[in-house]
Amino acid sequence: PRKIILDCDPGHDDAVALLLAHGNPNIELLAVTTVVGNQTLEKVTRNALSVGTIAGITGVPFAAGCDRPLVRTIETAPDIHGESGMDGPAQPESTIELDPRHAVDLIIELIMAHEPGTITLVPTAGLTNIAMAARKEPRIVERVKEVVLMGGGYHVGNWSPVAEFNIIIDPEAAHIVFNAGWPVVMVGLDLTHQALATPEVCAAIEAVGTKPAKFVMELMEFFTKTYKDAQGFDYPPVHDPCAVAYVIDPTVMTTQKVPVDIELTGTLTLGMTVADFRAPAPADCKTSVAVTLDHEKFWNMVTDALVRIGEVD
Ligand SMILES: Nc1ccc([C@@H]2N[C@H](CO)[C@@H](O)[C@H]2O)cc1
Ligand SMILES: [Ca+2]
Repeated sequence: PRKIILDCDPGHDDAVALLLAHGNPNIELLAVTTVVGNQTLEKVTRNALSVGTIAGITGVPFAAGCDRPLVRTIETAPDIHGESGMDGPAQPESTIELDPRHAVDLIIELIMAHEPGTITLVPTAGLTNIAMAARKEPRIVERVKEVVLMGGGYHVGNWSPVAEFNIIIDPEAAHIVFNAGWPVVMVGLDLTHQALATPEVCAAIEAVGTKPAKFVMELMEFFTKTYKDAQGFDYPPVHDPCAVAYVIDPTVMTTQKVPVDIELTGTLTLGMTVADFRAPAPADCKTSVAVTLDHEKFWNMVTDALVRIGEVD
């Protein structure tokens, strides 16, 4: 199985990413770390522990990380995720104790303790924790197998006309991560806007018939409403599990090697993930972007993970 660290800000779609990572046998979830993003660090951490409890996750450390971006002020997304960051379903009290270590230290510790090239970082939030880890312990860069992140967009933005939320809330952190030298697979909005929770998808999830599946249903009901009101989507794109799906089976999407860098000074373009398609990518290009999703295969992975999780009591 692929060993991953999921760095997230639950978040309705982060919750689905966590359930997919936990339920799929190809993934060994080494740790779940949280970072400020969709909501404050305190709220997204509480949400992560709730999802872990609902999923019946045991023996996996959950650690909280940075509570603000490296340079800029906090910007959350209550219009989409609500005041709690995971509005919709009732939230159980968590039975998982938060690990006392800072997420940045846990990320470094795990990478330095495992064989080089065996751990994949899967950030589905702002990149503050990942950037801090690379700065505190630069040796993790050559030891990480790859960074498969949900973020950015080569032709699509959501928080601005050309920038995606996870990147623009901490563009300096994103610049560090995209330029560190490790392989980066950018699963951006171009891809994740294909991962729509349509009524057929929701029916397949409901058909699983378990409490965790009901939880996902309730998340999707709320997500559908806010995505309609806030962004005019008929069905909500479930962004974050796309990054996990790529680690599970890279054939679930097509990717293209292309240089990508982050705009840090643009008036209209701050936080843009600028992809240079003008010429064939240089041989040493470390970045690639996700292009086309096999949504049948993707959604089957999600329902399969829920079936494998089964009932949790
Ligand atoms: N409008 C909006 C804002 C933030 C997000 C979160 N950021 C990423 C998509 O931009 C995902 O990780 C998701 O959790 C989704 C929609
Ligand atoms: Ca997220």
